[in-house]
This record gives sequence, structure tokens and C-alpha cells, in this order.
Amino acid sequence: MFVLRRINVDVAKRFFSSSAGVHAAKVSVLGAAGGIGQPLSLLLKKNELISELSLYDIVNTPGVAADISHINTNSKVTGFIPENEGLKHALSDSTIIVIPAGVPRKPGMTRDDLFNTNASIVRDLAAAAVKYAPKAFLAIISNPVNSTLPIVSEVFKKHGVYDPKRLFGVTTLDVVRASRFVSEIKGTNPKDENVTVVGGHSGVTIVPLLSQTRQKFTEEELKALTHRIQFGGDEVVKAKAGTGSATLSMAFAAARFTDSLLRAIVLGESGIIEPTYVKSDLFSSEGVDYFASNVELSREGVGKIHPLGSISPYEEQLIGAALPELKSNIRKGEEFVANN
Ligand SMILES: NC(=O)c1ccc[n+]([C@@H]2O[C@H](COP(=O)([O-])OP(=O)(O)OC[C@H]3O[C@@H](n4cnc5c(N)ncnc54)[C@H](O)[C@@H]3O)[C@@H](O)[C@H]2O)c1
Ligand SMILES: O=C(O)C[C@H](O)C(=O)O
Repeated sequence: MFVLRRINVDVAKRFFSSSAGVHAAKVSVLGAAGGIGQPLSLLLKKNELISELSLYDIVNTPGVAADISHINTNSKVTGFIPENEGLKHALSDSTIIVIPAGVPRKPGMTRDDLFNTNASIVRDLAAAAVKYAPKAFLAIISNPVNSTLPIVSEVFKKHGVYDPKRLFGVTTLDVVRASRFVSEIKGTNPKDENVTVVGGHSGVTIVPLLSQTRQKFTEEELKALTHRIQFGGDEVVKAKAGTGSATLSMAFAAARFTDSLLRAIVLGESGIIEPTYVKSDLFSSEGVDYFASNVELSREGVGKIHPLGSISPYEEQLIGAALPELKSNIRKGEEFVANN
């Protein structure tokens, strides 16, 4: 792993020092002054593949950008607010746009309860991306992800620039949690516990494929672990007691996802697989057009979408429960753009 990272950094150095006209990676974070946005921007400042880190929010971005810009890594940091065409400057020439803009949950809320506020925020940011960076890759964090990715897709379709290979719903936190939770009950190092999590990103639509891990679980462990992975977000919302939801672990997860995407699209590294929520044919025959599963990332963004492989009867049951909810979440997002 270390050797691979060393090679990446060397390749990155060559990439940036090249005068061959290859443009370096500008990454824009929309919602950069928020609970996720700030630590995510901090982590991205360490990424050697980023030449410009462009921070946008409706408030406070100049301060966040000034602060982060003092860190002595190579990337340039820029900060924008809506005034003086801030969004245009934040997005122009972006390679990747990461979107954690929007409100988080409070105890007692579902992610779908955020729809009324976040749908229009995400729709408007997607419309700006269409205008100023139509070829960028978009990673959507704002909840409800099951609906916000379809919203972004519909906006791109409306303007005739839709490329499903470039649009991602970020579900990496589910995978990060699953790995950690398995390691906690088995007393192992989480780096050795890889869990594929498929479906969507809310409650029963989150389906961990624990039968595919290297571990054996009792039925009791399986049920408890599955429930904890599906409702891990609620643990944080409850503990934060009205002040928000997961921000730090999410920033970690989004930084990992962005790094994987950069390595695939900028360096052309092959074999990078991240579970992520994308336009997918896996369950389209059942009317579910977006689905998270293992996706091999490529220079084009989405490469091979891996099928689920062999799953247990319990997991089949979980998928059965996930599909109708996913279908309704997706439809809600699509109808929102059609009607607004
Ligand atoms: N996908 C996931 O796994 C995951 C995990 C955690 C949180 N989330 C979601 O991420 C979102 C953000 O969470 P947070 O804790 O950072 O919230 P937060 O309230 O701390 O930050 C959100 C930021 O978005 C900004 N914002 C609002 N409207 C904007 C606009 N039009 N343009 C640009 N910025 C805008 C706000 O000013 C704020 O700084 C929430 O919807 C939350 O549910 C998703
Ligand atoms: O739980 C939330 O609302 C935030 C996020 O989706 C999470 O999984 O932590």
C-alpha cells in the first residue's frame, strides 16, 4: 500500500510539472463552511492531486479559505461567496465538485424530512454546475442522497449535458462504519475488514453484504450489526442532541472517495473500487434506476458496475425491503425537478 502511494505521489509530481497542457485538478467544495465542508476541505488540502481547492458557501468561506490557505501543501486555496459571481468563479474549470451543502438532521427526523429544504439547494447548485462546469464529476453528499442524486441527474438531463458516468451519490460513510463496527465486535483491525454496502443511503435502503466478508457471524450478531450499519447515522444525530449529524467521519469518508476518484480520473489508475450510489441497471427491471454497489472507477468516472455476487437469503430479504423505498425516493427527486 505504501509503495503504491509513493508511486502515486511521483506520478502526481510529473503530472503537475508537465507542460504538455494537461490541466491540473481543481476540486470545488460547495457548502465548504459547514460541519462537513470545513474538515473535508482540510483533508483535501493534503491531497497531492489537487492543484486548486475552491471553497464556496453562502457565508463564511473567505475566513475558512484564508485559514486553510496557510497550510504548506502545494495546492492553491480560493474562497467564494455568492457576491461578485462567486459561484461562477468557484466552479469554472473544476474537475470534481463535491457537494455537502444543505441542512442536517435533528433527533427524530428522517433523511427524507430534509427533502423540502435540500432539494432546491442541490437543484440550484447542479444548475450552476451545468452552466460553469458541465464536464465536471459531481459527488453528492447532501441528504437525502437517494433523492438528491436523481435531482442532479434530472437537472443535467434538462440541459442536455447528462453523463451518468460523472455523477455519484457518496455512500462511503456506510462502508467506513461497517468496517469499523465489524472490527469492534471481532477485535480486529478495521483496515482488514472490508464490507460491501449496497442499495442507498437511508435506513433500510442501506444493505451491508456481511456474508461476503471474511468473518463468520452468529444470527444475533448479524441482525445487530446490520441494524447498526443501517442506522449508524442516527447514533450520531442522537449523541449530537440537536446540533447536527455526522461531520468528521463524513469528511473522512468524502476525502477518501474524492482521492479514489482523483486517482482514477487524473492518474488513470485501474482497479480502484468504491461502493457508490450511481445510475445503475442492476435493478432497473424493477423500476429502480439508481443503486449503490461496488463501482470500478475509471478515467470516465463510473467504470464497471459490479453485480452483487452471491448473497444470503437474509440479504435477499434486505434488498427486497430496500427496493420499494429506493424507488419512491428516486421518483420523488425526479418529480421535484419536473415540477419545479
Ligand atoms: N452522504 C452522507 O453520508 C452524509 C453524511 C453526513 C451528512 N450528510 C448531509 O450533508 C449535508 C450537510 O451536513 P453538515 O453537517 O455539513 O451541515 P451544516 O449545516 O453544518 O453545513 C451545511 C453548509 O451548507 C451551506 N449551504 C446552505 N445552502 C447553500 C447553498 N445554496 N450553497 C452553498 N452552501 C450552502 C451552509 O451555509 C452550511 O455552511 C446535510 O444534508 C447532511 O444530511 C450526508
Ligand atoms: O444521519 C444523517 O442524517 C447524516 C448521514 O447521512 C449519516 O449517515 O451520518
